[in-house]
Amino acid sequence: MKKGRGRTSRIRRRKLCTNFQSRGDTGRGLMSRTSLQEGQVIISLPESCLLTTDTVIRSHLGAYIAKWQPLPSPLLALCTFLVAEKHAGDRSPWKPYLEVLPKAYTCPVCLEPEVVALLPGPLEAKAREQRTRVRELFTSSRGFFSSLQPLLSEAAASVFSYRAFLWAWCTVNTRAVYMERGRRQGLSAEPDTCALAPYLDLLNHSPAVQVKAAFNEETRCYEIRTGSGCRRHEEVFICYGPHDSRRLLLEYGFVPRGNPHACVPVSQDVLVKYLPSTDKQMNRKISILKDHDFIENLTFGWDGPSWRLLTALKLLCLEAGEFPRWKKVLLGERISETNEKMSLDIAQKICRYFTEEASAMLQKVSHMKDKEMALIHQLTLVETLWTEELKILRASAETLSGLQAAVRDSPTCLRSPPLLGVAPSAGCDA
Ligand SMILES: C[S@@+](CC[C@H](N)C(=O)[O-])C[C@H]1O[C@@H](n2cnc3c(N)ncnc32)[C@H](O)[C@@H]1O
Repeated sequence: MKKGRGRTSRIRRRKLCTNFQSRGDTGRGLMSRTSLQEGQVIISLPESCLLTTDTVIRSHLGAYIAKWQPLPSPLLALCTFLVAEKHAGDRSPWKPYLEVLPKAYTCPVCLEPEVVALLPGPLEAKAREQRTRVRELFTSSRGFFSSLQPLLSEAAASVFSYRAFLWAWCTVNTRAVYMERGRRQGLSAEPDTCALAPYLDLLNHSPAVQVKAAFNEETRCYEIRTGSGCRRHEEVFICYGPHDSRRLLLEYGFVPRGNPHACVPVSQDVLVKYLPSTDKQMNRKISILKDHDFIENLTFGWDGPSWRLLTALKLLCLEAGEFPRWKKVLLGERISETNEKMSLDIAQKICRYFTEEASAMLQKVSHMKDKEMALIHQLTLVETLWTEELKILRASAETLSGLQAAVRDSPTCLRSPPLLGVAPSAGCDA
């Protein structure tokens, strides 16, 4: 029997495939055939291979774009080009590239509404906003699509269906490289920063690697250099940015496991819910936090509650007599043992609330997975997100218990947290 053809390997392949799809991945990436040294160019793609708005303007679409009012945005031009070229089939010089692009995407904009409803609240809201934005762009572009009828062999409305447009939008949003360019004639003034880079866009993301990616004006190639090196026959990764997992799901449609930048954000509503409702200075405290940019990016991470979250809580927990010293709290000074204890207790309560929420959502997802087989991949993606968040919350609860014990056991020898301006060691609110 040939290697890789047997039942065991079929099962292994299926498992691998399910595993990838559950995280939102296609299972494809690039492997290095040689070992790569730090600083070495991984890929150098000539300008002629890039698909930019210049490609669109130079194409048969150019004349139609030039005529259309209001001017199409760079994003709309790229999406329109992708749909039109896909429709052109064999006649398109981009056919080999279009054929290897994913047929479907797992960004929240493509998820079924009942799956979106299972996302953490703030992410669900962003997913809905994203969907509305894409829908509006599609609806407001219908006239422009109709103007392209002379180029099409079928009715414009069926070529430029919402489904086709959504596919193109996700292609650009999950695969384009960042390439800042000046305004192009015939296009609106919105930033023109996306370029599709065939082959190069097969590189997957790892938060652990460092790369330099930019268009080299001398060689006129888009180049990616590795900052970390890579061993022979290993997958080559690039870093899409130090993004937390909610952002990776929203923008790229996948949830990595063990993402060091993953975190669970705490909103103002949740903060306030756990504070004494009798505090007369609460509104003033919230305004101080807002004025000093301390109301956003408060998170639980793998290392515990972020320094910003604890600082915000310490300020919110100041007793009436301590309140005039609020500036010292923002500078990282310790005000009192009671204040330390109360803020840690509230952080622990919030952490417990999130933990219960994550566990309940995981149960809900699991029940839905039993009932809705057709949604299994989408549901598994959401399940991965909640599972990762649950792990973070459990790690945070443990750190918090340690801090609470330290306050209890040796109240006076607590180390002060770092001064304001010193970056915390982890979490996405650095
Ligand atoms: C630029 S493409 C990378 C190549 C892609 N895997 C493919 O098959 O074409 C970006 C997409 O790859 C997937 N991806 C990238 N890095 C990933 C990772 N670490 N884990 C899971 N999926 C990943 C996501 O679906 C993302 O939207």
